[in-house]
Amino acid sequence: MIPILQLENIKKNRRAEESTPLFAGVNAEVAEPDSIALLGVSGQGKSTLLRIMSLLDAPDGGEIRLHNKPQAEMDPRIWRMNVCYVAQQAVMLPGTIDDNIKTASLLHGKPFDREHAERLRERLGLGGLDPAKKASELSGGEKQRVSLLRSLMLRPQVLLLDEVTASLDQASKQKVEDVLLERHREEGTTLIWVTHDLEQALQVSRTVWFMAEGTLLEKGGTESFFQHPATDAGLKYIRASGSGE
Ligand SMILES: Nc1ncnc2c1ncn2[C@@H]1O[C@H](COP(=O)(O)OP(=O)(O)OP(=O)(O)O)[C@@H](O)[C@H]1O
Repeated sequence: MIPILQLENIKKNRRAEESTPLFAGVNAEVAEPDSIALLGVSGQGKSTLLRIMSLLDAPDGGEIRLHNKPQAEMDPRIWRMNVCYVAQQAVMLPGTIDDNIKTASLLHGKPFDREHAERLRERLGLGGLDPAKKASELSGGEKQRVSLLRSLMLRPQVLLLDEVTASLDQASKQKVEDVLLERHREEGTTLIWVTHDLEQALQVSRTVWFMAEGTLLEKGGTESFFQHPATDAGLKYIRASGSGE
């Protein structure tokens, strides 16, 4: 079977002239639809890796492939429609909530499916908001869900989720997790979650990618990572968060 996504020997240098790269030798493969928690202490480059996967940043070495096709050989617009990045700090397009939802679809050449948008608005707890409200006036948590909704409208194969529930209350967080996991189950969307919430990682992911020591140090089943991490760095990380058994 052709893998969905492959990362081959990805390297990213630091901005400053320092000898060690931010990360190097990052190898990973998504062989079938998966829900992956990308974990690691602050500053390892988790967001940077997501941004590289979504072409918002360029690697300094290595290759990413989607269905075995190297990124360099693909139209970036097609790539971004299939591999969507949902940022931690949601950026709103000018105009209303409705404009935001429609524009993103139209920009990507997808017809606007109002019924789909309405369903998602309800499911994400945005049903009570007037769609004609200015997006710039929304709260941080509302913006985050509108931004997620925009991405979900594109029905991407891979969703890169950069701490997407960080500014949400418990009820909204649950809604977002439910919608995303349903997408994963029903449409085979691969989810890659960057999160510092290890309870969340345990609940939503089947696989863990653990970044430490300037690389993707561990890859494996979520339970196995939390119960028997393969490296000292993994053990230390779990102990520090108090999530181990
Ligand atoms: N494009 C870039 N090129 C080089 N270095 C970068 C780039 N973007 C971010 N950095 C630096 O790399 C480091 C890691 O940033 P990044 O946000 O990717 O880490 P992270 O693991 O997601 O951290 P956190 O968990 O705190 O969000 C930071 O010191 C940041 O300043």
